This record gives sequence, C-alpha cells and structure tokens, in this order.
Amino acid sequence: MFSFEGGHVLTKEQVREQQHLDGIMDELQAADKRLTAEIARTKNEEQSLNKNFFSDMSLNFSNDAESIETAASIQQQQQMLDERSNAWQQSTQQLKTVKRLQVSPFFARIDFTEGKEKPETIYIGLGSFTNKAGKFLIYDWRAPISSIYYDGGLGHVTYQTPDGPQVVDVSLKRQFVVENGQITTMFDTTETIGDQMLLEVLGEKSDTQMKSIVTTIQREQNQIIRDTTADLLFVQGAAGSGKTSAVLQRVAYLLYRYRGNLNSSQVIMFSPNQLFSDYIGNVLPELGEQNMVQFTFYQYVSRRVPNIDVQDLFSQFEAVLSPAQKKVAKLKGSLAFFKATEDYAASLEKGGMRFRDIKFNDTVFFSKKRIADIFYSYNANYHLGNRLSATKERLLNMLNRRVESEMKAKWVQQAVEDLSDEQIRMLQSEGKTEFENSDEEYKFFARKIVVDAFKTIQTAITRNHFLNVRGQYVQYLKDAGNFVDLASFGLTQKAWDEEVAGFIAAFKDRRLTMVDATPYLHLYDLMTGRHGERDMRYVFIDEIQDYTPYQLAYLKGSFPRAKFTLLGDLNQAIFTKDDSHTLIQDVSRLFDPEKTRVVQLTQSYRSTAQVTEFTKAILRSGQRIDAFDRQGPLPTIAVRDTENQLVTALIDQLKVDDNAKQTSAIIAKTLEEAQTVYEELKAAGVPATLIQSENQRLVPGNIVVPSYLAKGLEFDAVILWQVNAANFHEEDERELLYTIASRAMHRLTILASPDLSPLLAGVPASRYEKK
Ligand SMILES: Nc1ncnc2c1ncn2[C@@H]1O[C@H](COP(=O)(O)OP(=O)(O)OP(=O)(O)O)[C@@H](O)[C@H]1O
Repeated sequence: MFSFEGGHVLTKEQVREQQHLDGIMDELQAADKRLTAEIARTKNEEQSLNKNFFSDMSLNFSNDAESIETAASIQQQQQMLDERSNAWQQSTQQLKTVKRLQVSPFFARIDFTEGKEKPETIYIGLGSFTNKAGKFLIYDWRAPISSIYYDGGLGHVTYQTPDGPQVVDVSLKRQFVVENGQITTMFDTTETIGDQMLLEVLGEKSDTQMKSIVTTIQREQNQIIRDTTADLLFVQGAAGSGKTSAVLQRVAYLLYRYRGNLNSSQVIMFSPNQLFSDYIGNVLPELGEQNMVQFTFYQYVSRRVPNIDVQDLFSQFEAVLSPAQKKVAKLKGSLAFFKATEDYAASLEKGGMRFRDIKFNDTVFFSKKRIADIFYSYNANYHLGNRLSATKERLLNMLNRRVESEMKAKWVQQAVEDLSDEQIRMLQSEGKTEFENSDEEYKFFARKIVVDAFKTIQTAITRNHFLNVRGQYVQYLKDAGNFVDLASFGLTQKAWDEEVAGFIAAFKDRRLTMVDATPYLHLYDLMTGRHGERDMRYVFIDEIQDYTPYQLAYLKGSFPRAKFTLLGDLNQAIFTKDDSHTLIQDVSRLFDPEKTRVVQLTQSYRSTAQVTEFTKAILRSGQRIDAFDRQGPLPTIAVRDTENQLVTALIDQLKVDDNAKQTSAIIAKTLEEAQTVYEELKAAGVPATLIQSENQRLVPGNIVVPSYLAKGLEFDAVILWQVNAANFHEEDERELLYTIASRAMHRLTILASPDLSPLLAGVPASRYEKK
C-alpha cells in the first residue's frame, strides 16, 4: 500500500497512472466539445424544422388520397422532430456526465480475468464514458461489473449480472483520489475497500450537506444498495453505520438499474424532519440523479386533512403524557388497533355510517336520512367503496332531474329578471342567441342559472362532503371496546371513555394528535374505498423506530405495489421509546417472510473510536456496535454548581473546538433550553445560529439545536447541554441521550449543572475525561 502527496518521488506505476488519467482527461475534453457542438446543432435543426413545419408541406385535404399523403408527410416531419429532440436530450444527458467526470473521472481500478479470456483492466467512476470507438473508458459505479470493487478482495469474486452470477479472478484493486486532473492519492489494496481510504474520508470535516459514499461503500452496505429481490428490506444498524448513506446510494442504483422503467417520482422517502430532508437533498443530484419524492410523516398526513391542525414534531416531543394517556397512545399505535379500524369499517357495510345533509341556500337539499337510505339500498355484496360510488351516481342523477323543477322556483325567476345586459351577453355567448318565444328564452336563462347554482351541490357530492368523517371517527372511538381488547392494553372501559371525552374536546377545536391522525385517515380511506398510490414502486422509511406499528401498516397499505426499505436503530427511539423493541416483530408480520431480508450493520463509521466507545456505554440493550479505528480525544464531562458557571465552561469548550477548526453543535434537550443557552451565548458575544424549526436550513458555523431536530444529522464536535438529573433520569430517556451523543464525529463534550444524569453512571471512567 502506498500513497503520495506533493513532494514525494513518484514511482513508475504512479507516473503510468497519471499518464492514463491525462489521456482520459483529453478524451473527456474532446467529448465535451463534440457534445456541446452537437447539442447546438440539433437544437438549431429542431428550431428550423419547427419553423418550417407547415410551410415545407403542401397541405391538401381536398380529396382522400391527398389527405392521406398530407397526413403521411405530417407524420414524417413529426418523426424527424422527435428524433432531433431525443438526440438533443441524449446528448445533454451525456454532456452532464462528461462534465461531472471532468471533475474526477474515476476513483478505482480493477484488473481481473473472466474464465479463459484475456486479462482486463477497468476504471470506475461516477458515470459511464465510452470513446468514439465505443470502448468503455470508465464504468459507472452501479454497473454489474463494478460490484467486484465493493464486494470482495483479491482472487475469486462473484458478482451478479442480469444473466446470473459470474465469477472472476481479481488480481489488482487500486483506489485513487483525483483532484483537478491530478492523482493526489493512490492505494493498492487486498481488502474490500482499504481502511486507509476510508480513514481519510471519515477524518474529513462535517458539512451542512450530506456527502455521497460511492468511493468507499462497504461490502455489507453494497448488499443493501444492490438488493432487487426483497419486498421488505429491513436495515437495522447502529448510529452512524451508514444506513442513510447506503439507502441514498440505493436509490441512485435503482434508478440506474431500471432506467426507462423507473423514474424518481416513483420513489418516495420518509424522513424524520424537514431539516434532515434538506441535509440529504444534495446526494442524488451530485450522483447525477434526480431526487426522489420526500416527505416527513407529518407532512404526508397533514396535507390530507386540510382543515385539521395535526400535532407537529415540537408538540409531539414536548408533550408530557399521563400513565393512562401512554396506554392509550400505545393502543392507538398498535396493529391490534389497525385491525380494529378495519373491522369497524367492515361493520359499516351493514349500518352505522354517518352522513351530513347536503344543503342548498341554507335548506336541506338531500337529507342525511335520504342519503343513508340510498347507501344501504344496495345488496350485501357491495363494499363501502362501491356503495359510496353507487350512492354518488344516484345523487348526481337526482340532482340533474331536479334542474327542471328548480327552474320554476321563485329565486330563479327573480334571478332571470335581475340579469344585467352584460350577464345576458355572457350567457348567450355560450349558446343560443335567438329564441322563438319568451318562454323559450326564459327557460334558456333559467336553466343556466340553476345549473350554475347546483355546482356547489355537485361538488359536495363528488368530493364526499356528505360523509361525516369526523363524527364517524368519534363514533369509532366510542365503540372501540367492541373491536379491540382494552384490557390487554391495561385499560378499563371507564378509563377509555374518559380519554375519548378528552379527545372529543380537542377534536371540536379541530386539533388532532399524531396518534389519532393515522387511524383517522385510515378510517377515511376505508370509508371511501381508496386504494392507495399504486404508481409508487419503492418506499424508503428512515428512522422507523419513531413510527408506530399502526403508522407503518398504514404506509404499507398506502403504497400497495411498492417494495419497502425500512431503516432503523432500535436504540435511537425518541418518540416511541421502549415500544420500539417489538417493532421488528410487528413489522415483519406485515410482509411475506419469504421476501423479507434483514441486514444488520454493526460498524459505526461516523465517530472516532473514543466517541463510539463512550456512546455505546450509555446503552443497556447490549446491541453489538463496533467502533471504527479512528482516533480522537476522549469525550469530556464537565459538571458545575450553577448554570452561570456552565455557560463559562461552554464558551471555553467552543474555543477549544474552534482552535481545532471544528464546528460545534450545542444540543439541548428542549427547544426552550436551546433558546436559553442561545441567548446566553449571544449576551456573551459568541456567534451561533439557533435552529428552532425544522423548516430552517443548516448553516456553516456553530449551531444550537433542540434534541428532536438533531436526528440523523452529524457535526464535527457536539456539546450536550444540561445532561443533568432533572433532564435525563427516566430509563426511556436513555435512547434519546444515546441518539444525541452519537451525532459527534470527532469530539464530544457533556455539560451539566448542578449534577450529572444518573443515566451516565454506567459509563466506565476510562472512557471520558473529567473537566
Ligand atoms: N462506506 C462509507 N464510506 C464513507 N463514509 C461512510 C460510509 N458509511 C458511512 N459513512 C459516513 O458515516 C456517517 C454516518 O452515516 P449515516 O448518517 O448514513 O449513518 P446512519 O446509520 O443513518 O446514522 P444515524 O442512524 O446515527 O443517523 C456519514 O458521515 C457517512 O458519510
């Protein structure tokens, strides 16, 4: 293994590689020129074809034969136009790749032989590049053959091709760092991906945007990236083990592998918060792909219940639940409750559906009784969805028939008389202008007025306004004891009734907590026979430990034809807390076990060995977490008597981090505490940015952030603010503490006053330094 940087004497091999690189850079430059010219030319041709589209043809439709000729000629012109525009698009795409490759053409080389064929050498980069003769100069990292770079060492290595597994004999694996057309680092490795390269990458500074990991993807991550068989791919991994990184590269891989059949709008990713969505937003574009659809679960739910205020992340995190409320939340998040909602909906096929009157000018037009009679007039084979469509059709027919009689109503007569000249002209412009008699004229205008006025009713029918969804949900909660065993969740009927009463009070104000939002939507979907988004092909859910089984079951049903990739670390549950440990069993029940693949990632890449060893000791679960051998300072713990003294300790620490050119994130438990410490820093003249909402962006420099927004992010240095007994004492706060501590890449500091959280009592003294 060797490496060289400025000043070292180059070996023959290094000179040879640089010459090869120079050759490729020349080819890339030539391709850049050629493609740019080609794009300009096709664009011009297309424009002139467009301009002359009709003038180039003799349009003649006077007889059949000639119109056929004309049609053929139009078609031919259109075809030429399409070809030009395809050529233009292709060249534009190629040019983009060439431009990306010019920055860094390749990062690896492999030499291998396949069977009895001649030895081959290939170079791997961010995209494919062929010379004019069609020879591959660079292979895309996602090409089947590139897999051998990630999957194995030297010797026999198997890789998957569309035609099945292939075996090759690998004789060389070389890694490069290329900057501005110069090879700055080069390693030969016998391992999968040499530790040295990884060490270099991991030692870098944090950024406000996540980076891609294509040059150093690890073998077990590659399994995740290239899996195409599992319906459910479940990735359980320690903090910083590259779950998020791996799935982002997986999206890029799938878009490449199924190019032409899969586009980025058929891939959806659920992220823990908007801040995180922004943080990962650059990875795919950097890899030359378009971003997938991104949502937080809150966004996904709240956009579907427009007039209701769904509980946001902040209040979800800060809410303090009574023991009874905790039990209710557990019940409402369970698969048993999911099943109960389905059973309740099925019971509505026989009766109990709640409707609203459809009103017109403040009087009842279709009464709820009438609607219910129609709804239940169909035979028992009709499910809710069919019943609803049949009812709507009937109502629309009835509405049409009412037009004629309504035309005689007094208000219509009045409206016709009141029509201004302008209105008359407008209405006439849409139809007749001459009438045989005044009666006919009256009817014409009366009909227009009635049809127009009935549009509100039509909308009410087509948009299901006559369903009383909120009333239905309340009714469901009241009846829930008939559909789910309350006792198995430790609840009596009385306790449940009290909770329902509390729920109704908030619901009247149009407020809905997160635990109710999903069953509410689910019930609505069942009532309306909604079948989910069938176009979506891949669903990714990050941080699944913060979802309830109910929410996951609901998402599964919402994307009935998609394959799912779920990522989680059961040690990092910040909302669902200890329930997360049964989540895997619950989730696996939703999928076919034959098509489920579980991958465990145990190696933590984010942090230094010192930070990982410390954070690991916070946990009790004994889950395997392997530290990566990258060295850094021991974490420090500083306890002071007063908060004032603690602020001084904080400012001192910020200076230390600053001197090490590391940006710090000060993570406080709650938003309120984050605000306080931010104000204290400001008063002391220390610059920092307060992140108080997920809709903000990360910025360079020091930040102060509440714990629930730090999910999934990482920072050079992390300072945990006020890890005292008051803030962290419950067992179920252990995972939160682990989550925020594990955000640190290079340095971790823990500050507390007047005492230290007992949750840190189990961390051996050798793993930190007291200050
Ligand atoms: N193969 C790799 N090569 C280089 N860097 C890697 C690799 N795998 C992970 N990393 C780095 O490790 C860090 C953690 O990765 P990532 O955020 O994907 O982990 P995670 O498992 O989603 O973490 P968490 O659950 O703690 O949020 C990132 O900086 C990422 O770039």
